[in-house]
Amino acid sequence: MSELKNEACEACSKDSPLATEEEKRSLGADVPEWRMVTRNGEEQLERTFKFRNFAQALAFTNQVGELAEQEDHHPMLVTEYGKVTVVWWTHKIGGLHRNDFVMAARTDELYAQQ
Ligand SMILES: C[C@H](O)[C@H](O)[C@H]1CNC2=NC(N)=NC(=O)C2=N1
Repeated sequence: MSELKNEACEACSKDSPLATEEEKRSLGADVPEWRMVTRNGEEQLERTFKFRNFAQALAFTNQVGELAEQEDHHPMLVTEYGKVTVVWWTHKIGGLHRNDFVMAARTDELYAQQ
């Protein structure tokens, strides 16, 4: 099984399928720190990362932003003193795609390198 953190986003369109229940269970196991939430009827992956201060939180925010630009797949980012909340979902299909689990794993990898 390939490791999610080593994967890139695959091209997806508005016709791409949402992750199935089995995929969410299996892929979710690879990113156990993330919780699945539903907002406006759309399933999302969310995790809050902790830092010593705002400067570190902002630096991490920018790292995630650069990753998002590289992959053309963008999160919601809430940056506060000492923490950053990252939320991944696929806007064009209104829910979770494999790409969101890949990006969650890639986000974990960025945090592990702090
Ligand atoms: C035109 C551009 O490629 C698309 O709008 C991309 C941009 N980033 C995106 N990010 C996310 N999370 N979901 C999308 O559907 C999406 N679509």
